[in-house]
Amino acid sequence: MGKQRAGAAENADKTWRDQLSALRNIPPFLRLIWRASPRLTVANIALRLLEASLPAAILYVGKLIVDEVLLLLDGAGDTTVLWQLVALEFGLALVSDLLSRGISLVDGLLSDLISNSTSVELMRHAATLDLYQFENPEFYDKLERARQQTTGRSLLMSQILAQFQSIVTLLVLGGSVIAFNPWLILLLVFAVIPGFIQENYFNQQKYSLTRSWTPERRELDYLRYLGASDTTAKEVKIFGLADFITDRFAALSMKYFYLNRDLSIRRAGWGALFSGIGSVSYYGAYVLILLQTIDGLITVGTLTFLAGAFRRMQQSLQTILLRAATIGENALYLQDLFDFFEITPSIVDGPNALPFPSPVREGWVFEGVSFQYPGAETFAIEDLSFTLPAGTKLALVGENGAGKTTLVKLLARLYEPSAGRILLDGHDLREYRLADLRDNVGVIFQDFFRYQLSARENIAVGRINDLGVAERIEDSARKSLAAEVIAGLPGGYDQLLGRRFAGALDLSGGQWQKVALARAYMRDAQLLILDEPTAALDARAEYEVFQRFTELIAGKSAVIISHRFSTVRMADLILFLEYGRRLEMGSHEALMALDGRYAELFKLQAKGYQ
Ligand SMILES: Nc1ncnc2c1ncn2[C@@H]1O[C@H](COP(=O)(O)OP(=O)(O)OP(=O)(O)O)[C@@H](O)[C@H]1O
Repeated sequence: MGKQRAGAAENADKTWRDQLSALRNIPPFLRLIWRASPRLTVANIALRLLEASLPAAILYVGKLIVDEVLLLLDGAGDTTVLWQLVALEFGLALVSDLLSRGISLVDGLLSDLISNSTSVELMRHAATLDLYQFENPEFYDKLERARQQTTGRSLLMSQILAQFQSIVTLLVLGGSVIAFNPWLILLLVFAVIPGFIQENYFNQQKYSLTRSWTPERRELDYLRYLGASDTTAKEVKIFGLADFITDRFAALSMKYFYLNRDLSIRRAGWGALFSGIGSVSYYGAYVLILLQTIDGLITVGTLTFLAGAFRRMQQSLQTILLRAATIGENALYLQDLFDFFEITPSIVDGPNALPFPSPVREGWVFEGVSFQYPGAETFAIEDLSFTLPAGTKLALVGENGAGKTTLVKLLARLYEPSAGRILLDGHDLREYRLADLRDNVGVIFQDFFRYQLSARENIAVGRINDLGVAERIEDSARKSLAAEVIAGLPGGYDQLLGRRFAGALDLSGGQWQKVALARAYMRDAQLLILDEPTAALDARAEYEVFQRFTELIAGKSAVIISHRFSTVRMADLILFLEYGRRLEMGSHEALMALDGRYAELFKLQAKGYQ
């Protein structure tokens, strides 16, 4: 954690230049808005253009009204004209209100669409990335920041469009004020710029703080999840962890609160000073206009128009500049989203990738394969060589951490060897089409996922395209013995499983395993791998399941991982791993005759059952 904080702090030192350069994210973001809905984007701009010209028009009609009233007082005015002007101003005010409502409506719809489409793009991209990337904490920080952007960016969209509207308003008002008194524009700039610089500085600080706290925020989320979730509630109660978790959460969240509080106080103090400067310049402008009116250079109507226009321009300019700072800041966050989209997987198809052999003729050959997890100091698999002939059932045995699961992940090309190679029918695994390979290698992991979906869907995930093929799902369930479990469910195959949603029913560990095993039968894979998905079954049930498995997939290749030697002995070949290396390999009979580690452990377990 300490190391991460230091790295984050370096990162946090973002400069003005970073913020300016982050503005280059605005055009791709605008394209994203346009792609979400061209029609709503056009409607939004059109409504905002109309709304932008209204303040100047309303102020000008106000000026005409005041001048007409003064003429009437002098006995020269026309009441009909006066009432027509009042009606016009009323009409304009009504239109302005309608336009504002229209804009919020279109903004809301557009931002929902953007948030949806960004989430979809994010999920699609995440699915293309490598497994090892998901296991890297820095990657998770990036993913977390990018994920926040999917919902947080709707604000940026409104800001950019509102900015466009405010600039048009400012130009229209500025044009009319310049016609009367160009000095007012100078005063305006003086009133607003210092405040803008100050705001920008603090936005920068806030961004740095938020960014440097990403790892801690993840920790906070994790603690919140630990403290209140269905999956952790059991252990939290049994071990009495509630205070430990909440205290840790409270300490960390308060640390952030204090840092943020200090920043907010400094920001408020400086903000007050600069808004004072703004007021001084407004009253300076007011005095200037009053003097001109007293000198008879402008009418009283023009006085009200200029004072109103000045006030309005000051507000608009202030909003524009502050918003520019927020847009710059948000564009920095946007960088996180686009950064995430730039992460590319390294396990990809090479040029002219080969189709997966159908059927596999020779089998798999490991040639001096080593694998080291990123950041790990030792090899999980080291200089491993062996052959898995096509159609063979291979059992992997070894103590916890011996490298069995890692070997399976290498076979499924979820990882690539750090050294050596894996051949399939004489070609490196890397030469085959990745999608083909994934289709032909089915793995059920020990930590298989319990989808909070229906029983049918939980089986169909083995081949999701066949979700609609009931016979195939039911046949797989029969083979894995899940059919008996499902027959006992009130909703049958449509019964929602798990604990998360209303109406769902949870299964026992062993029942879940039978459901997960059915996924293996759904797959028409040429190599099926079962990585201890039966550990929750009793020894007899596991034996039956594996016996059925080996019979039912006759002719296909399989890799089975189990700690139970009664199961392991059913395999044609047994590979005994120790510290990622091959210790012994051969058939059960051959290994027993060898009288080595396998024979020793086999006898030990057999004794336990006597
Ligand atoms: N994602 C990972 N990142 C870093 N190291 C890992 C990762 N997964 C496993 N390891 C390490 O690699 C080694 C081999 O782990 P592996 O999961 O392959 O063992 P295994 O034989 O399947 O163990 P078990 O019988 O407990 O399932 C272990 O030392 C483990 O700590």
